[in-house]
Amino acid sequence: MPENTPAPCAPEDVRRVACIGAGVIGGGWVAHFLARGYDVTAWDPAADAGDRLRRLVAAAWPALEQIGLADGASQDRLTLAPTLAEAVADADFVQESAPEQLELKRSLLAELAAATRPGVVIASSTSGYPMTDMQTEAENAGRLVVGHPFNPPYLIPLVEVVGGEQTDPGAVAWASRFYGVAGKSVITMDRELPGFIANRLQEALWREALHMVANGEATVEDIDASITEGPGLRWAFMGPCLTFALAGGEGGMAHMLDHFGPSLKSPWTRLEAPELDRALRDAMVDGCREAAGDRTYADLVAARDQGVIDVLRATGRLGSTRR
Ligand SMILES: NC(=O)C1=CN([C@@H]2O[C@H](COP(=O)(O)OP(=O)(O)OC[C@H]3O[C@@H](n4cnc5c(N)ncnc54)[C@H](O)[C@@H]3O)[C@@H](O)[C@H]2O)C=CC1
Ligand SMILES: C[N+](C)(C)CC(=O)CC(=O)[O-]
Repeated sequence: MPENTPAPCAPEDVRRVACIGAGVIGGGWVAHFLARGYDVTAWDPAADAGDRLRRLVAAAWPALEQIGLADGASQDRLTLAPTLAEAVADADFVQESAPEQLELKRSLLAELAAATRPGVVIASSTSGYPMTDMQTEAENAGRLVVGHPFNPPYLIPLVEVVGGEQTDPGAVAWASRFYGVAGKSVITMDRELPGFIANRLQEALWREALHMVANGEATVEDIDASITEGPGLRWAFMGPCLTFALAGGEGGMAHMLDHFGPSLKSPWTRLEAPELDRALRDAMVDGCREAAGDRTYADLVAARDQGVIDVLRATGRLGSTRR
């Protein structure tokens, strides 16, 4: 949104959302926006995208009914557009969720900025590219922001919002407000960080998990249990900083750092990224296959969705509906 071009509508007045790219995340966004009572237009170039998308939305719908649909919410309010231009023509907001390839994002965002009504904010779901690197080919790049979701976007509340060097701060503010209206928990960042905030944290954990599997120090199952039976239980409602402040007893974070700081410094600094070679890839794939056992992808999605709903309910955070 260039400084002098007002967005076509206020975040509260958005009626139609366009979702570009309808895979795991784009499809999850479609389910979220439909459940929140929006009209949604989706576009994806894959031949089987329509069937895949309708399957994904149908599989998500029982979970969405459980947490409460907005008035008028319906899977019938999804339209599959034959072209990108038709998908965005009437959109009040655009969420791009195409594959994580920088050149593809650059040209797609340029195409979207050209096809979308002036001032409409366009958000990318990228899980790591800075918007500065993605907006290089677009005219009207001021309305391009990152809106980074978490899988599945229809249940995990967080979205991280940040602009690039050419982004108008008004577009960042508009997107943050819109996501809030649409039922998301928003963290608005005032500068670009590789991996934003949550992925930067997840990447550190993931790096160590890959090291342990590569070195045969822990199995995939051990790693997953170490989180689900341990710190993961606390992290669902109290973040890593406050939980560690409690590790310092009544002395809080000050005692925790004075006590454990020196012994923690070595693990903070000793490890580098492991080589993701064929053997490590296969060990991760085989370990996950074993951990899944007889459960299909659909079984695991249903179990994950129910688990997230149970945690949200238990911690009093089941979202309220939009209208
Ligand atoms: N999978 C995840 O857990 C998360 C992914 N993301 C981000 O979301 C984006 C999408 O990732 P996924 O949904 O996982 O990928 P995916 O592979 O499941 O889906 C990508 C979809 O984009 C479509 N596509 C291919 N070329 C396209 C184009 N030129 N324009 C529009 N669509 C196109 C594909 O047909 C496919 O349906 C990426 O930027 C990724 O980093 C963000 C958060 C979590
Ligand atoms: C795997 N991933 C890096 C694409 C994951 C994310 O970006 C967020 C998430 O859902 O954890």
